[in-house]
Amino acid sequence: MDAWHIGVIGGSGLYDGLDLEDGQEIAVSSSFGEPSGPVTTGKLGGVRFTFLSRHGAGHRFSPSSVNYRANIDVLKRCGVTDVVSLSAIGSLREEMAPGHFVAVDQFIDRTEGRERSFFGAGMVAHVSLADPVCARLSALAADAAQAAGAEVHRGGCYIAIEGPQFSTRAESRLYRQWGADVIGMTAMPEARLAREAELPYAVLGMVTDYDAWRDEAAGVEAADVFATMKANAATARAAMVVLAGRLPEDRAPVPADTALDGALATAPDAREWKIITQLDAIAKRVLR
Ligand SMILES: CSC[C@H]1O[C@H](OP(=O)(O)O)[C@H](O)[C@@H]1O
Ligand SMILES: Nc1ncnc2[nH]cnc12
Repeated sequence: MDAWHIGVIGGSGLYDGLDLEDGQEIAVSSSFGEPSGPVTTGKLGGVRFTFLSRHGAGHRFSPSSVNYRANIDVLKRCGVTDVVSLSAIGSLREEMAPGHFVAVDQFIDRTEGRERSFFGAGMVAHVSLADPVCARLSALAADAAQAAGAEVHRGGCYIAIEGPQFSTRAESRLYRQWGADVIGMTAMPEARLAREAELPYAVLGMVTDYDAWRDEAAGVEAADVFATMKANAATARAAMVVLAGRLPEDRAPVPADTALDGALATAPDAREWKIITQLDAIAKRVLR
């Protein structure tokens, strides 16, 4: 029987983590550099959860300076089976109001210059990203958030901007025309990397503000974002408790578990040892 092990990446305002039974803080090393900090691992209702604060203790890492590769690598090394991101998002749709939750299912990536792959010269891989979110995990997270009292929107396209500044009014209107529903600065390249690591990934976004597209309104202010996030954090934590209680006993496989099947392009005798060693956790299943 396959057991669940949920990795939770906590975003802005979720630095304290989850209320884990027997929680232990562990510093895990990554072959991809320094992660945002130590993980905390423990149990919720008998299910193992491992929490990592995306921006680190005291919110030290900006969206551009988070080492997304090390963070995902560390979760993989911990034996996590599925990753839930709890993130602050701005809304590009009237109906997605501050305080609401959105179970994101698509992305547009406008980030620049971030490390977006574990693979590269010496070990090339091309995974599919058509469906970047695990439908099962996303539905479970959405159900859990609803049961915890949140108003939940199922499905939504998240545009990831580089930041750290919020968008201009013109950009915000453009993103709406592109079909984006919510906006943030961190889910990319995180979702890409989770897929390469064969970790089913879901984003439970918490709407903290309306982005700058509304003519009559003031622009986005970080203080408002933090205040709304603080109010939402308790619901997000409660949602994880509900999620733990609702996971099916046996974890049946999903497509993301085997994302690297057929994805490795580099011939075995052309692969570089240095990279293979670096990928000892991420690609262990296909490189052994
Ligand atoms: C503080 S508002 C901007 C900041 O909040 C979100 O971060 P996270 O996804 O980690 O909650 C957003 O993406 C920005 O990085
Ligand atoms: N309006 C916004 N733009 C980008 N990232 C955000 N995170 C929270 N609100 C945001």
